Amino acid sequence: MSEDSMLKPPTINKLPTLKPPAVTALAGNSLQLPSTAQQKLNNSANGASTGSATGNPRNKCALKPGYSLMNWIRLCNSGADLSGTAGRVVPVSRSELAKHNQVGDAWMAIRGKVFNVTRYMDFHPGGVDELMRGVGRDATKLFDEVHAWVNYPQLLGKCYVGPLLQTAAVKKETLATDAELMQAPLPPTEIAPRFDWIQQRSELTLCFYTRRLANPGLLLKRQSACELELRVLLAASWHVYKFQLNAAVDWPPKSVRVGAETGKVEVTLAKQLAEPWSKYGTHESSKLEALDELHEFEVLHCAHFNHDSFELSLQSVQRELLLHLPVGYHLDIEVPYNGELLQRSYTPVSETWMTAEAVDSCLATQHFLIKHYEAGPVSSYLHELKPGARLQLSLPRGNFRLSQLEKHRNILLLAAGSGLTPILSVIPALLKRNSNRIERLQLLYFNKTQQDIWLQEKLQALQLSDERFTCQHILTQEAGRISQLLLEPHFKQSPAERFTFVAMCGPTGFNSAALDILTTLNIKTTEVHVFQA
Ligand code: HEM
Repeated sequence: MSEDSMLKPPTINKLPTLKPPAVTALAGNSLQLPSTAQQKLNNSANGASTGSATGNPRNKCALKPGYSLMNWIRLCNSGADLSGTAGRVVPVSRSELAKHNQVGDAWMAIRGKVFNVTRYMDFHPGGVDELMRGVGRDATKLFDEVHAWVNYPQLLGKCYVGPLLQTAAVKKETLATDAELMQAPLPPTEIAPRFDWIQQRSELTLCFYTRRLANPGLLLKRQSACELELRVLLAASWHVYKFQLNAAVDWPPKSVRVGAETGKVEVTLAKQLAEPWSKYGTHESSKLEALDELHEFEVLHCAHFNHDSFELSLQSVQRELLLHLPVGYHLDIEVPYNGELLQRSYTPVSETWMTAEAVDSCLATQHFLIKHYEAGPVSSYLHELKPGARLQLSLPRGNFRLSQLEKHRNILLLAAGSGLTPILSVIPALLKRNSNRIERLQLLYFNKTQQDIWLQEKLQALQLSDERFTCQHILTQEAGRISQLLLEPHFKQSPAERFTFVAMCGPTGFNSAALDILTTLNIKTTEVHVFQA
């Protein structure tokens, strides 16, 4: 599973010396060790309690020696017949499924696919009894209720028995699309995050589980040492949690983790007094749609990085607000102009794309790469800003769905000029993706002249460090505008290598020309995402 983006907290207050909760990504495979099993053990050993939102104890079990995730991976790779079908795919009727409901013979259906979980029983971090609740039946709903983020297709890949046969009416469709089903994107049904908490003597972790590839955003605001507002952004909805904590915690948090792929959000706070809490405190939750709020930021850094473009780092005033944008989302920056207020959308970039070495990187800081248009009032205003100047920023906005790209392994990216910024946020998320690993990610980057190219060296370095990524520069002054001649060869490869998804960002004329060409090349609109520059 991809490493969650580990986001550094601001560095103002003294940083506690304790390590953040460990999430271990195993080298050479994509499975992630449950991040809290060890904590659970530690906590029981300490006499500290953990609990769920409903007050029920968490059900994660200590696994028997020899039944770790690593052991399971070894077993999967050993060639053992875990499905019990000797590698054959066998369609399963519901009545057949119901017969396999014993610990020693356990099948389970999830999203139309039947898995033989008999050998997985002792490896299940939730324990045998919990897993047994789902055997002999379609356990999709139960599975999602408990842990929608768990990457079961990967964990149980070797346990696949076959498709679950539906009733006569839907049978044909199910069978016809079974190959696709294995990779079908998750339905865009909306879900509310599930809240849970865990603790160690000296720290408290607030966890929010959404769903795999949900690509959540996060806003965190400190009201006082015991009061915290936490909002999880899913698509366009904010799920708001107002916490009254049991006792005081330090600010900023020790760590904040947001997994675009796992859909898991974890905020770890240091307790001011290290002692076990009987409960985390209380919280009220609500849901808000389209929020038009603005938040005040101040300029940390503003400097040119090429002949007509500059980088800008903005930090939330007093670092009281931490913000994590979903991949591919943007913010509006508001500036005064002739007695009015103007807003322009910009996609923040991670600090790795910035040239300034002294730039402070934390969730309180947002970094931007901006092209200065002489006649553009917003970029001209921003361009003149000095450290300490204040600005208003909107909340994150966007309509990019990471799950839409789930089944695609060969993806073409088209960027023109400053349209590179949303593409920059997508590249690492895709390269880090572990389920249905990316095979080829190619960027065609259009600029007028050589000197207009942004981040040439950094893009080159990425290309060298990950062979799946390639960047081709196209200078429109020499090669002309985007054309069918340029794009067509990229869709001529063998079916296995052919690009099946295109994400693009550029000026309107560029986007519409590219869309026209893609239509001519028979690329469906569902296989294209256009970021509005
Ligand atoms: C549908 C029946 C199932 C039930 C009722 C169930 C229940 C549970 C429970 C209660 C936990 C502990 C959650 C916690 O408090 O952190 C858990 C963890 C886990 N289960 Fe299941 N489970 C089911 C099916 C599965 C299947 C089929 C898999 C295999 C892919 C699986 C993989 C896991 C993993 C990897 C964890 C650790 C998750 C984490 O730490 O985030 N479970 N399960």
